[in-house]
Amino acid sequence: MKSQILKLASIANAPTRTIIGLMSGTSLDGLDIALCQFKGTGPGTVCRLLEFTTIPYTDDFRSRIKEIAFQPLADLCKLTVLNAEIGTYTAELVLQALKSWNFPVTDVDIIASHGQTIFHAPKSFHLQNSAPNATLQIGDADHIAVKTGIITLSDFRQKHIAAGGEGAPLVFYGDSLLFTDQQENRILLNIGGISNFTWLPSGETDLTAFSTDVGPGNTMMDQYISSQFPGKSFDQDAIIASSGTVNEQLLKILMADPFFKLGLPRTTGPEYFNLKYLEDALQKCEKPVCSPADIMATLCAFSARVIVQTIQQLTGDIPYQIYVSGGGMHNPLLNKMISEGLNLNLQSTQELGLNPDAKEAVLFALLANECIAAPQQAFKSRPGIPAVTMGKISLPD
Ligand SMILES: Nc1ncnc2c1ncn2[C@@H]1O[C@H](COP(=O)(O)OP(=O)(O)OP(=O)(O)O)[C@@H](O)[C@H]1O
Ligand SMILES: CC(=O)N[C@H]1[C@@H]2OC[C@@H](O2)[C@@H](O)[C@@H]1O[C@H](C)C(=O)O
Repeated sequence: MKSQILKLASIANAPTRTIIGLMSGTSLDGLDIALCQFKGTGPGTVCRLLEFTTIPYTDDFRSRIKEIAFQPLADLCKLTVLNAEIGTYTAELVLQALKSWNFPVTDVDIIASHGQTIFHAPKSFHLQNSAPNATLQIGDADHIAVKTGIITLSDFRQKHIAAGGEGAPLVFYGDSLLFTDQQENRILLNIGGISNFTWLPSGETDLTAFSTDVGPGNTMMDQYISSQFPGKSFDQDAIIASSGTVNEQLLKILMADPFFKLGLPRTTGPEYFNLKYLEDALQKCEKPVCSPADIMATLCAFSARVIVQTIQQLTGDIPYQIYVSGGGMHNPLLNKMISEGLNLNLQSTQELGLNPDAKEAVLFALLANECIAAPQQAFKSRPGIPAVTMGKISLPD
């Protein structure tokens, strides 16, 4: 025990740290594994991505997570088993990745594991005034620490909530430390299952930086495709959506939800944006709509339109550059719709030196770097963005 605490102290005091960031998002496509080297902390952070891979989940594993994730009712035995199983499986995947990179396990200082979000229930979702914002990520990190022998930080979102946030988006902390620019106003847009962005006004302005969820990214398209085309988990290269026509009436109904009137920042998840949301909208349509391809085209336009609308409401006439990351950037139709809507070329975070597929995993590694090594808090507390370190520490023995 004491030796692990002393080890942690020496990692905290070392000039550099090797940290593995792990992210498995709402799309349930697999585990993102980013091997990073950090020098410094706070605004002086220098992060080098040494290796990155996504190890896809097997169909069986994904469907077992889907049985409980984002469901209003779930089997508690399955939840309990998955909590341990995801932890164990995560450790195996980390060891597998390190082996494939020929990188010694003993050279890794810390693992930062996001875990699997099972349910996200901010007050705006659960509507119980006296209860706090709430969120649940599973994949217990004691299993990761014991199986890999590496000190592991996990469960980052609870402290955010305890200190006044909604538990998301956490990308704000890393985005603002790594990507704030003195001259350029920036939007860092991530299109995962849920889309979110960080607004980073340049050092020259007195505008306020923050991150917010926007609404659905890929999640409704993915859910609809899986329901209509067994065996498909997403619409590769938007082939199906591109063969359909956007139904403007359905789109208008999808857009008319009170969620889009909440102030920024706000958070959400597939608990809200799901097939039931689509069915409810279809029922409100006067003429029953449309072919599956038309529905896919409309869902794609829905994701694009809420992104465009939210960014335009925020930026108004202020000039900015947009840097995209997340799986949705590989969807050509979605990108075209966003780019046309904003009348801007979308750049990727690669332009800023970070692999866009690795970004979220890297940013959890950065949260661990701050938690372990920052001599002082790099942020000022603001509503929705508490100034706290995040991550619980699991020791290997
Ligand atoms: N070639 C492609 N064509 C169309 N869509 C794609 C393509 N590649 C990836 N996607 C979409 O990206 C999704 C995966 O995105 P990503 O891994 O960023 O999600 P996530 O990290 O789980 O989400 P979140 O950030 O909400 O937690 C896929 O499920 C799919 O919808
Ligand atoms: C509760 C939860 O897991 N939220 C995720 C999800 O995926 C995207 C969006 O919804 C974002 O709020 C968050 O992840 C990113 C990494 C974040 O916290 O910044």
